[in-house]
Amino acid sequence: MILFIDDVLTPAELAQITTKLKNAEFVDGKLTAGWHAKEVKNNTQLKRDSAITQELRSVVHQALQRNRLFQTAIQPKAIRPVIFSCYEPGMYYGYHVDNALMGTPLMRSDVSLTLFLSSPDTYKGGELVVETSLGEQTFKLAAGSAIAYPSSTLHRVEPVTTGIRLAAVTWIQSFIRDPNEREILFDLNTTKQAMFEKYGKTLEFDLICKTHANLLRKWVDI
Ligand SMILES: O=C(O)CCC(=O)C(=O)O
Ligand SMILES: [Fe+2]
Repeated sequence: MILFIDDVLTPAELAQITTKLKNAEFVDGKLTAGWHAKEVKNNTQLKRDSAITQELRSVVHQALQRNRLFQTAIQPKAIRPVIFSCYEPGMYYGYHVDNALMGTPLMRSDVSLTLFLSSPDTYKGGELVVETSLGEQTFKLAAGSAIAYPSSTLHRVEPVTTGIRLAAVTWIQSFIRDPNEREILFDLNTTKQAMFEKYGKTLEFDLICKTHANLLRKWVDI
């Protein structure tokens, strides 16, 4: 499932991040790419452990933590520290698959997430292109909104031709490893909430709760 999460950041958080990024020190993006992704990665990113990086990271992490759609659809077990990336004209990230295992302690990447930080009308190019069973899908979201897509896909970032594309990217290990099972649980959870709001705590609601809880018990990866 490819999921759009609108308004992950408040306008104030977005302004805080983009203002700080203006004067921050960026380094070659190849530093954090797998050996084959390095071949096609041409961007810069915020220095990994600087004070600004820590500060801005915590803004994004808190925003993800409080986001109900992110929590219910993705069921995060672990989230990699966010990377802030910058694409200036001529920069791009060619087709690659993200590393399956990342960080110390190792975590599995189930879901990749891009949080767009630049308004789409301020740069040309820079679309995120994801290869899906329906063909290539192209995304360029509003600043402050995010897309979550399976880490198992081939994807790329189109060359930026004018302006600057700022983004925050991260990877999530889900409590539900299988994307189909994750989607079933998400749908059941959504139905459960909607039924409760519409009809209250009926017998049907209880049965949906039971099914949801029991499938979660069956599929959870802890
Ligand atoms: O910036 C993006 O939208 C995706 C970047 C990416 O694919 C990566 O960092 O692995
Ligand atoms: Fe990637």
